[in-house]
Amino acid sequence: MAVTIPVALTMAGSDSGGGAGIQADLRTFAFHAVHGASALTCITAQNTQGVSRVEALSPDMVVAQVTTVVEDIGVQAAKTGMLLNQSIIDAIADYLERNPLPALVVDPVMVSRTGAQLIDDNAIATLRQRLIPLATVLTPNRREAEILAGMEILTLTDMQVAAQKIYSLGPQAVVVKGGGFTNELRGVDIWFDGQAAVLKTQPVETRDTHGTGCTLSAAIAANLARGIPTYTAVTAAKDYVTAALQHSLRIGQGQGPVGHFFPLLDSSRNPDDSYWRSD
Ligand SMILES: Nc1ncnc2c1ncn2[C@@H]1O[C@H](COP(=O)(O)OP(=O)(O)OP(=O)(O)O)[C@@H](O)[C@H]1O
Ligand SMILES: Cc1ncc(COP(=O)(O)O)c(N)n1
Repeated sequence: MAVTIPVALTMAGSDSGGGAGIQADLRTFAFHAVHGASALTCITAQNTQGVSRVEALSPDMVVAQVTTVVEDIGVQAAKTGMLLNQSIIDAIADYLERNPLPALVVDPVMVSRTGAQLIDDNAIATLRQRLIPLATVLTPNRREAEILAGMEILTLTDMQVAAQKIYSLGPQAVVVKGGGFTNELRGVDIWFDGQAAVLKTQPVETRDTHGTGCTLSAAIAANLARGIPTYTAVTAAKDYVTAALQHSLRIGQGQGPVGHFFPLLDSSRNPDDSYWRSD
């Protein structure tokens, strides 16, 4: 029997190593029982150690993917990830201004955890001016928040001040993420939508954190597509990232990805059990 489920769209880049980008987003949507559609912005040659090459798709092709999905399937929520250059951001902003979507999570991907710059310098201004004001939720990491707020972030108070400054750029809510800290702020995020809240989890001791940011924003989009109110969509998404981090995958020589499908990793499950049998 066919079922009707919510649909979420990711506009993001491909990570050939499978840990971040579109690959992380689609696995996250699937975990949340949300159908995932995708508009690819660029292809990265990437592994757990870094990005060796990037090629962009044309802005027209990016928008063609979005238009084709929205016209037929429809989407309840979307997210943006790695957008790479100014002309792709302009094209997406043009589309979204003419065709607003019910909910939009903007992950302002600029710098990866491994330190690679993932976006052209002149694209940052366009992201700030055109896309960020359209966001239901904006999810900068520590370095991205420093760029957007124009300040150094060293303390919890700095995170709160930065969140407030970034909120003034026009998103409905901001989550400044603390995964980039190596001290007690690791895993502490700040929510700001006019009111501030500290979102805390137990820090997970692992070097395998590739794709945490993509996973958080995709999980927020999936929860919004399911009709969950924004603050709860964020806190539930954070719980999912924490569980996925607790089951992160030790693959590759660098930072392995989080374990998106962690219930399937449970050692009590095997091909003979109910997950795999239809009887
Ligand atoms: N070691 C950790 N323990 C607990 N939570 C973590 C840890 N690392 C990251 N997080 C959480 O994961 C989410 C993503 O944050 P992070 O700062 O890692 O984003 P990011 O830098 O954009 O990620 P990415 O590595 O994909 O670029 C946040 O909720 C953050 O608090
Ligand atoms: C295609 C793509 N999109 C996003 C990221 C950021 O994720 P991370 O900071 O975990 O490398 C990435 N590395 N690659």
